Amino acid sequence: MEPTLNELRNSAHVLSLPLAVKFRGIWSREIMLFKGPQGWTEFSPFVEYNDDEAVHWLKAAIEFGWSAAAPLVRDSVMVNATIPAVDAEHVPAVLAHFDGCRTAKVKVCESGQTLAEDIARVKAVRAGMGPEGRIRLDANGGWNVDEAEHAFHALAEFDLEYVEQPCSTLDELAELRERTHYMDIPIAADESIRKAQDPLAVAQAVAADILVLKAQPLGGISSVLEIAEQVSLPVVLSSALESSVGISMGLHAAAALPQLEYDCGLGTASLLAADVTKKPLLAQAGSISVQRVDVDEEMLSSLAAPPDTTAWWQERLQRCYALL
Ligand SMILES: O=C(O)CCC(=O)c1ccccc1C(=O)O
Ligand SMILES: [Mg+2]
Repeated sequence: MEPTLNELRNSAHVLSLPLAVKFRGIWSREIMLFKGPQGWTEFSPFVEYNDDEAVHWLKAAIEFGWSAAAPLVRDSVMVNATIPAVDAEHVPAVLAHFDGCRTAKVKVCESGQTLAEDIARVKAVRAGMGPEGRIRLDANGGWNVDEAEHAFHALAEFDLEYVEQPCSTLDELAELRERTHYMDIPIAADESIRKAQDPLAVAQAVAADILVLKAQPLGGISSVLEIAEQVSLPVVLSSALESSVGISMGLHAAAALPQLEYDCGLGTASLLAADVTKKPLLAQAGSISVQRVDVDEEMLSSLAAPPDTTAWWQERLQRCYALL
């Protein structure tokens, strides 16, 4: 049975989690948690997202808290280190947060930064990972086709596993893919799927080689599984910078996927300076075991958001619930 709005409102906790490293320009992550019959679940669309987008995240939160889990085909998931757009000199300290990860995803093309800074950061990650490490990049759609092509040439020497969302539109991705085909650097789509009306359009446009799927933005584990089933491309399950509760949802999605050949972007609890549980879901020897999260009552109160923030989230919840 799905929860009523009142049930959600009454079990909701709004928290502000400090980050250990600046990510997407923010130093703290606002989230809402609920406790459902299946356990704790998370609703955490970024604050700038509108209700039409946020409603998918609410659908996902309700499914994970109130519906039985999909059958799992693995009990642990290999994860990548996530390196925000930090200065190259800080790379070793960030890498040290991720125990035993053989793969690192490096953010590039951050606004206000230069390609030279990206090159220095990726070089530092290659130095830290050694020749056998797998390095993927994420440009969050920031390059135009010429800039992306130029960046591919400048960064290819670091041996890239793939580049996530180098440009923003499907047409741009398809053109870049054609231009750089000879370089053998696969292109992954993230925002093109997460923000699309029709996630399957990406595969139809032949715009990407790999799909990045995120449980909350795509409306939950069952929609992730449906999309993965309908496309013939490999998928990577990734987080949306969530608390360990949201990571747990992502782990359950990843563990239910029949095929999983790439390491998943679910190691991001390591980027938080405070989490909601005494047993945070952090990479150990490069992987995380699939589990639900027990939220710590004391942490709920010590991380509670200020009253005006809480009121804003309660109103957001009410508006999104009306859109379900
Ligand atoms: O994929 C990862 O390594 C971590 C997740 C991540 O990068 C992310 C987290 C929050 C919002 C956007 C993104 C992104 O992939 O662009
Ligand atoms: Mg991405």
